[in-house]
Amino acid sequence: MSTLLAFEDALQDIADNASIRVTAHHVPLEIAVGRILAEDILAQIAVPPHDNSAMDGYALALADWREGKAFRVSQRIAAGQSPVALEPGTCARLFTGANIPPGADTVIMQENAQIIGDTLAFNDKPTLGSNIRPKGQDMDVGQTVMRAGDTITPIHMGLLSSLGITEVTVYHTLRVGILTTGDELVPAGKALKEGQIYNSNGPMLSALVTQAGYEVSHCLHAMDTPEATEAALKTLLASSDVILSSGGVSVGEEDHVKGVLEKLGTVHLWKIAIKPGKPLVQASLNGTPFLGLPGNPSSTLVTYHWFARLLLSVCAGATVQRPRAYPVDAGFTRSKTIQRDEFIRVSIGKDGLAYAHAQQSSGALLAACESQGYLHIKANTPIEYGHSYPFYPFSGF
Ligand SMILES: Nc1nc2c(c(=O)[nH]1)N[C@H]1C(S)=C(S)[C@@H](COP(=O)(O)OP(=O)(O)OC[C@H]3O[C@@H](n4cnc5c(N)ncnc54)[C@H](O)[C@@H]3O)O[C@H]1N2
Ligand code: MOO
Repeated sequence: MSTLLAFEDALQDIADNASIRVTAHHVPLEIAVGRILAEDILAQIAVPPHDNSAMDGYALALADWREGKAFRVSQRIAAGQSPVALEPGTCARLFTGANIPPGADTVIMQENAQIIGDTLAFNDKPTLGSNIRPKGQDMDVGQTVMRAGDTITPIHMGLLSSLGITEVTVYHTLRVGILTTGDELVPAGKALKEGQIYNSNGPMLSALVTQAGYEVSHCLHAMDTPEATEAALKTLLASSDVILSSGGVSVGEEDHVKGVLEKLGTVHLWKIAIKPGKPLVQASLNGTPFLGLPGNPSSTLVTYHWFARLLLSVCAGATVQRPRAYPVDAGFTRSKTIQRDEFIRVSIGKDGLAYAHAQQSSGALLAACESQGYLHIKANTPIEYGHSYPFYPFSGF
């Protein structure tokens, strides 16, 4: 057990052993959603560019207002029109989004105006600046609104468009090669022979990588021989910026991944003090980062979430964001402790407490589907009913 790397050290080491593997290019904004920015974005214009009205109503100079005073409407300003200076002592009819005319400093919504013949009175004393959205309220000229490493979301598409931006510099999409290993595995669609099981990690890893915004270069499968493993890795090396694998990283003589990595490159770390997911391996193959995830499907999932996601972020040029933890009280007790950090698949009950799924085997995947996230129990820590532990919802990964 003493040879296992502590969880937090593993996170740090995996990030430290990785670097950006992609170059940048310019793309039209309309195809940039989901891409990772390679430049800071500074606002070149103020948004909004002028003081404008937040309401349909009337603009006036507050100094002109007196109770019962009748105001003549001296101009009409729709959104998009350019107003002239406000004639002193009058008001301007204007609409939401219309620019405030020079000389006006206050807008009164039309519901608060009394029409008296062809003039208007505003009986409640207005407040200076009311209903005016000042120039630069949203963004000021020179303000940094996004940073290199940020992922462009649909909200950013709106933000960047509001600045008039039509092109951005982003990183090329990271190409991730996926290798599954194991003589017993067959793809869904084929009949199972005795001793065989279906390959679930290949489709799961492909989907995780795709959902994270990366491209799966190839998803290959290798039988449990060093030759097949080496041949598959060489194919992936030719087409991938990063390689992930599942299975074959433990200690049995059918586990060939680590041996092949030692032959083709440099192994940085192997075996982490976590459950599930212990025999994780990180390597470099001629500079290409490689992460070997354990084959048990829930071990694959946990190690993808914590370590592959981190590695892929660094390699893709994205700012690394640790998943957010929420303190949640346990709805169960477990006095037995283990010498590894544990990621227990839990759901949050109506009482707000975390309940462990009855099936915590690293081979079981339905338990993860029926759970909402992980309760992180540090090594050598008992679980006590009502005590708080960090909860990481799956949606945060
Ligand atoms: N003597 C020891 N045996 C094992 C140890 C150990 O420390 N000493 N560690 C155990 C732990 S913990 C794990 S996790 C597994 C990891 O083993 P591998 O990464 O070498 O994975 P495999 O042996 O290839 O497979 C494990 C398990 O997962 C199934 N599997 C593999 N790939 C897939 C796939 N693509 N889709 C679905 N299921 C898959 C495979 O059939 C095995 O049942 O090692 C323990 N052993
Ligand atoms: O670490 Mo293994 O993933 O416990 O089954």
